[in-house]
Amino acid sequence: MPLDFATIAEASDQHAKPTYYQYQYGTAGFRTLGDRLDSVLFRVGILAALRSMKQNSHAIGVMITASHNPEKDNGVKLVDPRGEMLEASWEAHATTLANARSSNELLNVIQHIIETVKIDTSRPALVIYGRDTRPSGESLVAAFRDGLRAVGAEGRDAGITTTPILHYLVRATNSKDFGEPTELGYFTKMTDAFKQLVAGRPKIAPLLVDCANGVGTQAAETLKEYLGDTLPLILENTSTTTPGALNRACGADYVKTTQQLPPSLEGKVAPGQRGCSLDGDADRLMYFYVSEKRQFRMLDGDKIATLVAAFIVDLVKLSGLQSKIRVGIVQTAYANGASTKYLTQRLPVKCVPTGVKHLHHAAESFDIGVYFEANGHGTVLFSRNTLETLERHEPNTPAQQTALNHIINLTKLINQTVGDALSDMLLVEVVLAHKSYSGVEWDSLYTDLPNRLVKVVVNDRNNFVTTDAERRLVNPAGLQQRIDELVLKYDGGRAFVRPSGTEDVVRVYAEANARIGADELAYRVAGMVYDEAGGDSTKRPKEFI
Ligand SMILES: CC(=O)N[C@H]1[C@@H](OP(=O)(O)O)O[C@H](CO)[C@@H](O)[C@@H]1O
Ligand SMILES: [Mg+2]
Repeated sequence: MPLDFATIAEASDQHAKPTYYQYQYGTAGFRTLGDRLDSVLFRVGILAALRSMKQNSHAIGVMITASHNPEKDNGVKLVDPRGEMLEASWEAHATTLANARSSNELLNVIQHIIETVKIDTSRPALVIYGRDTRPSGESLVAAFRDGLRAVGAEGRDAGITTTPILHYLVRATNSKDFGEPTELGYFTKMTDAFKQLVAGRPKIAPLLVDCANGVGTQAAETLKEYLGDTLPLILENTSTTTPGALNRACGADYVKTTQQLPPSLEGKVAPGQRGCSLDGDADRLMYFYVSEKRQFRMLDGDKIATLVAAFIVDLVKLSGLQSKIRVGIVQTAYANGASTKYLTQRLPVKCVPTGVKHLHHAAESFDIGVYFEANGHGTVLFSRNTLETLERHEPNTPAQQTALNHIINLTKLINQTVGDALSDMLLVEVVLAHKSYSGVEWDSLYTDLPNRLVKVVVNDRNNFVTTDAERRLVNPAGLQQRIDELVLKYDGGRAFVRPSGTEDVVRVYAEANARIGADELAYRVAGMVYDEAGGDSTKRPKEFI
């Protein structure tokens, strides 16, 4: 049935766009204060339906979350039929749709999208949606459902769930051989593979999991039941109903940005014990341990990528497939220089702009592509060819057969649709179990260069334009040259400046061989950026040099 524009207009009047806000579909979808998003959610309902019609009525996903942001924020992002992020060309449609000022303008935008993209609106549409634990989620879901209803699309409610589970459900609904399209299917696929991968290994010591007081709590509780004794989990920060607790002084983003143990875990991690933190929608993962000297040691996305890639390379060799399968790594400029150096000596490494969609895309060019952002968001992709190679391979020895079985189980353990904290956590545990590593041995693969990330508030971050995978500035003119000159003064120094895609700030990253150098370099560059952008000298942050 073609769209009924009168019905859409009537429903849209119930979800009017506030006059003053401009929305943008960016790296993390739409994200802002939860109480500004009603009209956006209504319209995303319409957009997701159009996307499904365009994609031959395959299921599209919609996840309502603001991930690691404070609890009062919320957001929404679309998931494409193969469980991947929304195709880039549709991000502009999403933005235009969200900013239509009136119901009338909205109808025009919808009409325009239908014509330019050539959508057959008589096709049925199917949308699978879920949300995290944020209090604003419930009313946003209601607005979203109104959008679906206005265009006659079918909605399937995945309830309160994690981002990676939603991605899994979308993919499994569309590709029948991927797995059962239910939460049960997700947990069974992952834990069956895990159990096979650790069978016969010594008992694994309990792992502490910081659930960020978010939606990862319930997923981790279910996982804990499925795993039983194979991997005992100790769940912490599980207060999903305490107002304001979500992501507050806990979770993966807190650990990465402060480089500290969440205060709530103080005294709970014994020396030598390992733990990990999820973020607010359970797609990021940070590991850590406390050393014998009671020092907190962080094992971030770069350390995870290194550990996992080395393991996979070994298995590929052991299975006799090294001439057929090429393993590569994808990082961003935020990867610690020590990790890049370590990895480039062993594997092909690519550097791409920030944002998982860039990493995911680049990883697809390898037979097995390992990608992680330093902040712990990442996964491993096995190309279609690789999957066929694995299936066809006839091992010559029992050792080759075992290695092959391990790789095949890894393809099931790893959530290849998107970074998944729980799947990544099991992956890390498999490698540690196989290598008999504790956090200490893992950590010693290379030593992180001290680094500092600083935010600079500027009038217009769009004045900062980058090139070379965001490692160099082309605008403001002359600034990059001054940064280059400064960097030379620091032993092992590296620094870069880029506008954030998710916050109204410019980010400065610096690293150097010495802690004091990394900090000084970061604050000097931050000062340069602030002054260059014409920042008010009376409000200049005092740490900027
Ligand atoms: C330095 C940093 O961690 N940046 C994050 C952050 O992007 P920005 O564009 O830097 O705001 O949010 C993105 C979405 O979650 C994530 O992909 C990225 O890694
Ligand atoms: Mg997240």
